[in-house]
Amino acid sequence: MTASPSSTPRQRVAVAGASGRMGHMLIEAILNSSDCELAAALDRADSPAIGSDPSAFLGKPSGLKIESDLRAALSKADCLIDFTRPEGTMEHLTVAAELGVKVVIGTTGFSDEQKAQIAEFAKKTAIMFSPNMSVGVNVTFKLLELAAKALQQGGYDIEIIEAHHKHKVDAPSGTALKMGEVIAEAQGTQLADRAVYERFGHTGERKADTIGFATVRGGDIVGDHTVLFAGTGERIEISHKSSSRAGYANGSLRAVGYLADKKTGQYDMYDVLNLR
Ligand SMILES: NC(=O)C1=CN([C@@H]2O[C@H](COP(=O)(O)OP(=O)(O)OC[C@H]3O[C@@H](n4cnc5c(N)ncnc54)[C@H](OP(=O)(O)O)[C@@H]3O)[C@@H](O)[C@H]2O)C=CC1
Ligand SMILES: O=C(O)C1=N[C@H](C(=O)O)C[C@H](O)C1
Repeated sequence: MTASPSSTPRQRVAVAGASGRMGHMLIEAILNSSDCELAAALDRADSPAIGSDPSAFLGKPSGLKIESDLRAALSKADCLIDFTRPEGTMEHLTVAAELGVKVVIGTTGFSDEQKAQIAEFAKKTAIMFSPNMSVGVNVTFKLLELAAKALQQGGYDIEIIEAHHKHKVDAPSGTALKMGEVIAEAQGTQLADRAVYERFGHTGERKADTIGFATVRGGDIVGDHTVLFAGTGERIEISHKSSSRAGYANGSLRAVGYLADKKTGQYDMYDVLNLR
């Protein structure tokens, strides 16, 4: 029996931050995918990578060159995957929205104002925005919803502990913050009213109903997240640990496929994985 052709046309994908840690993972995943093709690879104008082949690091040249001309790169693409920094993503979104190019945003560390601007851009083009593209982490969000509801009345203290590599520039991680939001929302509250991001010196006793965050940075830790529900005489820990960035890249490509027939709107991985 011959395989039926996919109903979604092959997506032409541009990658921003092409020589970054995620840029490399994404380029490898795209080159191994039959659902999309690498249309363009972007880096900053002053990057030493400009002009080099984006897949040279794999020993498999793609024939493309890493470029810095955003408009030229996006005009060759259906979708941009962006794992850079908030200021870069906002700049990329301006042009993508104007050209109607869809955007998968993996970058973390946005301000509330930037998040509001992303929602505005989603009125002009389709945007996937998630601090963690891995299937496992998104299933973990769902488990946290359940635990937060079931444990709401039991006096359980909630602490979120995350660990990442020494190069990470934002803290707490976007995933840890999202975990806090998921828990607070499941309990009918707002994270902003409950979050404790720092403790030092004579802090006094822990305040009931707060959600504490602890950040670890070191070596090459890919990404660990644990949520602790500490009760009296027992504690529950819900953990996810990434040992490779491949899960983030594979999730991003599923997101590209999900956006393929969308013109506008803001989505997250719950939409892709049918978890809402
Ligand atoms: N949603 C998810 O599933 C995941 C999200 N992330 C997030 O993705 C982002 C990138 O992570 P990672 O790949 O480890 O980071 P890297 O620092 O390895 O790569 C970032 C890339 O973006 C480029 N860049 C930096 N600033 C700008 C800018 N202003 N404009 C354009 N390009 C820029 C860098 O170029 P240069 O080297 O020249 O500065 C580099 O190529 C982070 O925010 C991280 O938290 C990471 C993993 C998973
Ligand atoms: O910077 C990283 O590496 C990661 N960043 C994301 C985050 O801030 O949550 C996702 C993942 O944990 C890896």
